[in-house]
Amino acid sequence: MKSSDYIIIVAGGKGLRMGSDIPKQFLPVAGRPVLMRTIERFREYSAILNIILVLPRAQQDYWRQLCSEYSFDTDYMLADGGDTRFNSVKNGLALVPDDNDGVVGVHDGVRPFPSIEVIDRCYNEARRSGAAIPVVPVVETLRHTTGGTVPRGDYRLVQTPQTFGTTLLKRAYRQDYTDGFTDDASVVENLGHPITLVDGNRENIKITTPFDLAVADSILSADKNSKQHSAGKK
Ligand SMILES: Nc1ccn([C@@H]2O[C@H](COP(=O)(O)OP(=O)(O)OP(=O)(O)O)[C@@H](O)[C@H]2O)c(=O)n1
Ligand SMILES: C[C@](O)(CO)[C@H](O)COP(=O)(O)O
Repeated sequence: MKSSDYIIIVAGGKGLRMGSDIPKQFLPVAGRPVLMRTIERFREYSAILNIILVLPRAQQDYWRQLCSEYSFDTDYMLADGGDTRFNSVKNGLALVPDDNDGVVGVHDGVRPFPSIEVIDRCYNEARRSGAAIPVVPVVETLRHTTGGTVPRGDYRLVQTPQTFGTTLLKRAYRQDYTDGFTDDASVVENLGHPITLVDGNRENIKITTPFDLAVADSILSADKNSKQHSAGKK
């Protein structure tokens, strides 16, 4: 049995909440398309990680054009997007060999800033317990729409990459789709397998609206300023 790790980067969505003519995964963050930044973060994590990119077939020529324009030469495999996130993940998962024994992660193409430490934590925990997801605490009061607040300490905001043993994830994605499957952990948990929560990082935002794009730009310029500041101190 082969033991290789994979990351499935899903970018098959419509980006309706962004409301842009260009699909949001291709919009620039500090001058470079979001999706390239996301893929590069995983390559920075590991030179041997198998990267599977899931993109709608209709966008693949445009993506290739962008890759040549930005001299993007990271290696990856390509799968076609599906009509739901669930189906996009399923299409990516089909490229992972059935007899693989390693960990498979699933990550949103529009989350360019998972920290290297968080990625590493997710893969290590999945190797131990079979299923790990990064989460961050809720920092505001949570109110139920019908009235009353709920104890926010009981809740976490869920991020990606979500990581699993290959056999478990493949078995989970053989289930029929239901509306409750909003992430990969919900699909796996439906089999009865427990999910381990690990600390995520706050900058690991999902770029969903134009506001998030502005936040992403600020995250990168803050990062650049702090690097310049540290270099100046040496
Ligand atoms: N059929 C789909 C739907 C979503 N995704 C991916 O799942 C991630 C999270 O989805 P979301 O942010 O909701 O993206 P969209 O579905 O594109 O956005 P919207 O709901 O605003 O249309 C994104 O990287 C998106 O590309 C996917 O691969 N295939
Ligand atoms: C997978 C996810 O990013 C975890 O927070 C989220 O559930 C995706 O939700 P969306 O409605 O498809 O953006």
